[in-house]
Amino acid sequence: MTKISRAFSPGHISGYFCPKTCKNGDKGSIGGGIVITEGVTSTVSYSDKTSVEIIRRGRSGEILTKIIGSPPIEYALSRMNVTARVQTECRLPLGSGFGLSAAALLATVSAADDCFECGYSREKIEAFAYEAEVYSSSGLGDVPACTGGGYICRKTPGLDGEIIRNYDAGEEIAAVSSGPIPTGEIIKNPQILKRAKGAFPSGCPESIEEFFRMSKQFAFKSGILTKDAEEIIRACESESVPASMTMLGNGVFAYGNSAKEILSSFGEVYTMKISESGYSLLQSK
Ligand SMILES: Nc1ncnc2c1ncn2[C@@H]1O[C@H](COP(=O)(O)OP(=O)(O)OP(=O)(O)O)[C@@H](O)[C@H]1O
Ligand SMILES: CC(C)(CO)[C@@H](O)C(=O)[O-]
Repeated sequence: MTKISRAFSPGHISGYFCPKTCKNGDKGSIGGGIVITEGVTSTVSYSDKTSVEIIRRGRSGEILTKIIGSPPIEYALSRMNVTARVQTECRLPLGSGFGLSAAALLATVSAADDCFECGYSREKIEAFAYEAEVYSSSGLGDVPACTGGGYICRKTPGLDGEIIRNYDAGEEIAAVSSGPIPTGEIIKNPQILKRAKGAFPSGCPESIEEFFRMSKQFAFKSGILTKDAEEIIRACESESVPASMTMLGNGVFAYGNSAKEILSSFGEVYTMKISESGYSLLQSK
């Protein structure tokens, strides 16, 4: 009988970032963000030819989007030297700053390792996901972020970088998206990256409120802030709700149980919590 393996990874909302080269020469980044309970579930089974189906579901489980193909996933499977049928499922919009490419990679590589009984360590699974993410220019720091939970301060880049994880924030995270921003175009643009480096905050936040202040300041100073996001952030400010722009997506994320109501004036609101853990294998069927 064909083995079917499933794994889940949380997503990651980056609040501020700065590209940095890792000790081993790989591309990476430092920054601050929030690992979120919304993410990607990946189902993997053997196939003689690799195929990937990306499904985004609505609140009632209905299919909102179906996309065939995923270069980062296909790259990772080829590096694992396996061919598989992959289906990934998520609720949040793709390309909108929720770190879903990283989540999809960690979930898929973890499930493929189980499905094909490769016997890889977590470090090796993460290395495949990280290589695919950076090779595909779909992110820099999201894979290291999603190896654990919390709101985080990534002090040094890469999978062996120093990450401080805080879990002292139990209220809701609400987010609204006005559309995607192509991550690759931003992280390959020298002018934007130069401004991001100049806007990068020093130190690590002592509280979730300080994290949002640092992220909002970065969004304004880096020039990445969009008009849509600025309008929504101002509305949150007027109600003293911590908020900032999702990096990299044309959207806003905000903290606290009253945030959802304020964001609801600007579009569909996605609610989630800060994840207490990183990616994990689910019960195989
Ligand atoms: N849920 C998913 N399942 C499989 N592949 C995905 C998924 N989300 C993204 N990808 C792949 O990663 C590529 C880059 O995605 P992108 O980085 O734009 O999304 P994201 O990670 O949600 O956004 P961000 O990097 O701004 O947080 C997509 O073109 C797609 O090929
Ligand atoms: C570059 C980035 C903002 C894209 O989501 C993220 O990968 C990060 O924080 O490095």
